[in-house]
Amino acid sequence: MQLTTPLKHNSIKFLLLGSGELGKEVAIEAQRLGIEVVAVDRYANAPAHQVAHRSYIIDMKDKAQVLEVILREKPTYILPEIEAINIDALFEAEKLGFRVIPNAEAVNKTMNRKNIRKFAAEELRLKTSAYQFVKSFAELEAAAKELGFPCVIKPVMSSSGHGQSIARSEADLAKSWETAKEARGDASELIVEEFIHFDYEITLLTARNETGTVFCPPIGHIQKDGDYIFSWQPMEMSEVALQKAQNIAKKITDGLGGRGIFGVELFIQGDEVFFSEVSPRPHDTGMVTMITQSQSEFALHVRAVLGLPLNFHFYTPGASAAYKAKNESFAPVFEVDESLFDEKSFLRIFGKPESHEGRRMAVVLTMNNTSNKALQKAKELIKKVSDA
Ligand SMILES: Nc1ncnc2c1ncn2[C@@H]1O[C@H](COP(=O)(O)OP(=O)(O)OP(=O)(O)O)[C@@H](O)[C@H]1O
Ligand SMILES: NCC(=O)N[C@@H]1O[C@H](COP(=O)([O-])[O-])[C@@H](O)[C@H]1O
Ligand SMILES: [Mg+2]
Repeated sequence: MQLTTPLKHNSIKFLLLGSGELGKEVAIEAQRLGIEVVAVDRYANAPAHQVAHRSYIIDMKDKAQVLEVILREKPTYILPEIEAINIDALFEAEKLGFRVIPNAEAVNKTMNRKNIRKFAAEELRLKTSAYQFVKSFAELEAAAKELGFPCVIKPVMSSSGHGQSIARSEADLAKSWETAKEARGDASELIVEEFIHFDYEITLLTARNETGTVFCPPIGHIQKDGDYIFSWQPMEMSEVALQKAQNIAKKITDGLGGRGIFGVELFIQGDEVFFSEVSPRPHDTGMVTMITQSQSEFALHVRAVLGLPLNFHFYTPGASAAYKAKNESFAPVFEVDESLFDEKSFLRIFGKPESHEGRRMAVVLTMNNTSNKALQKAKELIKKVSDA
């Protein structure tokens, strides 16, 4: 296919491994530059499938299936969009000369909490919560006693809070052990973390390529059951804490290397900054940049992947509120109050073909002259959405 783009990217092809709400925005930004987009996910009609040139439905944990699509499509860049991807397929693709974003080893390290925690705390010497890895209930009991209560228990492979719990006393451990089994990824090993009584937590979006590294203004967020519900930008923080946060983000992203945007998750307590984890791709809390920045995290990701300059303008403080389905439904229908369509807000419905209770289906974005006002508005507006 010959594309009629004025840019030089008409022979560039992106293969998205994962096609949710974040991939959908990456696909749109890539297509705006005339790039061909192929979107892959585990189910039909995923959000990015709906805006891609072509789509595939495969088991992304199956090495042969992932490699088959790569060899058939021969993409210029492979962009992992979720954590649960067969890592051997990515290593193999790299060996064959394909470019994985940011690189297969970075994906390998970040998809597993054990790898990234050891890399950050033990190799890079970044400050983190105290932690232990356990494989049996007896080990969990011993680790929790040593780290103290409350402690946070997570499968080494999981995301969006799946399988995660907080044990407040020894009596909670049996339930935490059961909860961990719900993980989407690998629940055979768990991380037990000291609970950090942070003042607030942020995502520091950090984009890097050969042209340099840029940080987006810090994004504050609120999580419920390990999954984000509200985010706002900028999060007001002390100069000292911001400097420490940027230093940590620079170290971890340089350590992982490659091109792309990273969501560096940090806990802040006074002027102390703890590294928590990092996504080597756009971050859910960063959806707020669709309203606050001239180049959203998705546009920056695309620019980073292409080796383009990473400049952007911060337009305005803003906030986002995630809409989670209340019902299980095929082709869900949303009831929306008209007051949501004011001049300073947007509703983005992802287009997931099915809903189930708690599944993130849409996001409300608002702008205002302070983050706090934008957040209050987002909290108000999200109540005006419901699903049938
Ligand atoms: N050690 C800790 N102390 C205090 N709170 C924690 C700790 N670990 C995690 N949390 C809370 O739980 C949230 C989710 O944890 P984490 O980011 O590790 O999991 P996740 O499932 O990968 O989430 P996501 O994929 O959505 O980023 C954090 O953002 C934080 O609010
Ligand atoms: N915290 C990671 C995250 O937000 N990932 C986003 O959620 C999608 C999965 O949604 P689903 O579980 O509803 O299919 C992923 O594809 C990605 O866009
Ligand atoms: Mg997280």
